[in-house]
Amino acid sequence: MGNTNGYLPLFETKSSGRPFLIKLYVLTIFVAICMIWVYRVRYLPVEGVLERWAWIGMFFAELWFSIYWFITHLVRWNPICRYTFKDRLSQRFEKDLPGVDIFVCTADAEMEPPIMVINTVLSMMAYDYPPEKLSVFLSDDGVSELTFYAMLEASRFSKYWLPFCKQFNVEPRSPEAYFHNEPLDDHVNDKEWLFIKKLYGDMKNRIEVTSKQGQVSEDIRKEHKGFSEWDFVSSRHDHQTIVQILIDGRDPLAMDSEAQRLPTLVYLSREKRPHYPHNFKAGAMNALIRVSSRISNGPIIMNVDCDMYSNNSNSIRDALCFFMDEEKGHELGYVQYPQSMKNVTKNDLYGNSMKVIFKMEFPGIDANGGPMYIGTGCFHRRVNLCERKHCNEHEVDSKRESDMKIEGNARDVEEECKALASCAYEENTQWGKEVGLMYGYLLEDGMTGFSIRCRGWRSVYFNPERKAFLGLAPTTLLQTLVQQERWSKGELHILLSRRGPFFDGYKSLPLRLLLSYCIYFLWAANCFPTLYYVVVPSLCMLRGISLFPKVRDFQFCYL
Ligand SMILES: O=c1ccn([C@@H]2O[C@H](COP(=O)(O)OP(=O)(O)O[C@H]3O[C@H](CO)[C@@H](O)[C@H](O)[C@H]3O)[C@@H](O)[C@H]2O)c(=O)[nH]1
Ligand SMILES: [Mn+2]
Repeated sequence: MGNTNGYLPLFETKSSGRPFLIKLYVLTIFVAICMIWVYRVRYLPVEGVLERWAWIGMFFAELWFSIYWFITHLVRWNPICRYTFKDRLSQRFEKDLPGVDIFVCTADAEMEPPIMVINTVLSMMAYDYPPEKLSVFLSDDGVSELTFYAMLEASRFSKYWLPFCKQFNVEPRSPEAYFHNEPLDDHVNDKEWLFIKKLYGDMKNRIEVTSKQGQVSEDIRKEHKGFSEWDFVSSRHDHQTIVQILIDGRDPLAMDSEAQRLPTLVYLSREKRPHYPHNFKAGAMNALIRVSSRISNGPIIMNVDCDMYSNNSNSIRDALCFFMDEEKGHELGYVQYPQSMKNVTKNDLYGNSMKVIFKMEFPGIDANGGPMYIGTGCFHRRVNLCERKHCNEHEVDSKRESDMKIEGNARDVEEECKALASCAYEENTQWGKEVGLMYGYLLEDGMTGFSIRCRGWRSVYFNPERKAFLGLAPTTLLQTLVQQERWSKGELHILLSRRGPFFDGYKSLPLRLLLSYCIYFLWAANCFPTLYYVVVPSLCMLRGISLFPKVRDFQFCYL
């Protein structure tokens, strides 16, 4: 699909349009909706105050549902699909690939077991990407020495796991998921496979035993001086910054078992003090942005929740096909992947797989202008998080955005990073307002993404055939309700906030895109007409008031 200059794009976009019959079906529903409106207006009861008001209420509820239905179909009408050309990326830019910094967030060693966290970390370290350009940072808001110990184990295991993945083209690159999927019978004679499986099994066992004990034994503590930091930790809400560079990618001695370089691996637990707000995940992300700028300063940042491992080792290269495309890449702020879940049951009782959102709505929103940032599985340009301004005169060019040369030995760098992740660092600065992820919102990611879009950056949704990430959905009704409540309140908060669509948004974003986002912004508000529709007709029925048409009432259609 080259243009007249013979230029071959790094990605292409195709309409995955809806079949004609479905469009026809949608149109028939539209006609039915119009008929309901006509019915409500025509048959407005003339007698009985109660009857009249109940009827008017029904009219408004139906009006609301119709508008919501309209917006939903505005989004679903013409979805698009993206395809990348990674071979072209390699041909043109293999030597100029940008540094990529990956952030993994964890907050609680009990709810998010260290073995799960390091599986995510290992899957990120094993991306098909030059290791000297890859850095993985774990932010631990739970300041758990168990998680630190697991990271230490992971840093050692990675020396065997990474070459193994590359040699045998392993997928997925989370060892737990890989060994779970691979039947032992297929590998009984494969010495190397059995060796790595045993290595992983032993490590898992050590980590789980230590986690069960609830603390790290004295023998293990002697293995790394980093454990001494925990002597000064009063509680998870009151402690100094802990930064440990577990693998220094610049160090020529940091090699895997095949004498190849390793990616940088860093453990961070930012400072927390009771009288400073910690701003949850947004605070953790901002500390990561600053610390990583001192350690590796990759122009591309990717972040995931700790329960979401990489299921596709090509995701970085896929994302770069968008960022580095010469024609369209410069205006792109972030590439969002879907949040696919690994643990949904067959019947998916609570609708946690979010199939409709990621299969139907996001491809449609992408067609209407680009998806929102959903907080995980997203690649950002560092500049859009640090300055968040996009101006055409200074177009960003990833391949020339040279990585800052990081000087100093690892211990000195760690000391400097401590100040960057301290509570006081953000005082009297624009962090959380104009810079980094925004504070004060239940959905810090949604608000930050919206604000990035308002500043002129574009976004892309990419859903490759092999899922890029697999995460864990809530498993109980209560957990699901808590999550849904937070999301719906958070979306409403964005809608009404001073940085939301009514104030900043309508000036900077096209109406079609704003309406598309409204599917989620109005999610919570849907509860009022729904409650009305559920409660009032039933109460009216008890009083013999009928609010729905009888079959013969549809005669009006023929009049
Ligand atoms: O103080 C905190 C609280 C949470 N987290 C991490 O943030 C992530 C998401 O938190 P979680 O409690 O798991 O929320 P979910 O509802 O599962 O998260 C979804 O919704 C969030 C927005 O509310 C997004 O940020 C997430 O990416 C998205 O997966 C997890 O990795 C946590 O470890 C922190 O690092 N620090
Ligand atoms: Mn979660």
